[in-house]
Amino acid sequence: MSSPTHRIAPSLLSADFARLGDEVRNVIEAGADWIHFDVMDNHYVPNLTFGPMVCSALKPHARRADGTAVPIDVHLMVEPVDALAQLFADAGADYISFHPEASGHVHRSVQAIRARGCKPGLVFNPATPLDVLDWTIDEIDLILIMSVNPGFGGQSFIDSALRKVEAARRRIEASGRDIRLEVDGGIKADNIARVAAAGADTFVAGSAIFGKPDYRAVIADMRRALEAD
Ligand SMILES: O=C(CO)[C@@H](O)[C@H](O)COP(=O)(O)O
Ligand SMILES: [Fe+2]
Repeated sequence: MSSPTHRIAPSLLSADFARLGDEVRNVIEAGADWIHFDVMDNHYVPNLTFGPMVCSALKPHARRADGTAVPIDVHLMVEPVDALAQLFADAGADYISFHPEASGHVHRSVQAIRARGCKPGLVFNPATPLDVLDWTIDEIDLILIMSVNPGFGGQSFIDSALRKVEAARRRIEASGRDIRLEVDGGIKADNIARVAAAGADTFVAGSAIFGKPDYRAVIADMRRALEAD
């Protein structure tokens, strides 16, 4: 049964970069819950996207028709982490997640994000173990499991991510904390239910949504698949 806590977070990586403000508004009108903002530095990953100035320019567009704000979910694929995390906090990010191997001081980076008023998250690549959660789970609001190797949209879902989602869900239950469990990479209407069944509650989708002309239809298909779960 679909939970009202499910969130669909379209990734702007696959949006039309020439019309980003329109794309944010259109995908919110089509039913997006969050906006996923992939920051790539051509160092931690071999690709380059957008910085904090683009985030602050888009912030006023991240609103529903009734005026409520839609959370901006910043996924930092950058090394080092801290300076850019602070700039994104100032640019209006709501969630800021980073890859623990890209920070020399993971706990300090997490605390610095919270001190700026944002919700901190940790991101795990397909071959990165969850061990750092032993020492950080009480400090974070989001765990992001990568189901592709980071750097590009449009890749195929890596099935072993499902086992990692299950393991992350067990850790969240054991912590007793309210932590969102997000999955990113290769999610489509035809596999989203499996990801939810493994324990995820938040679903990033880039090419599946922005690659189709009718964003509303894709998001509706995803919600139907979650309801059938
Ligand atoms: O972080 C990343 C890629 O590094 C993602 O957020 C992708 O943008 C997801 O794109 P699709 O796999 O859904 O096309
Ligand atoms: Fe992402």
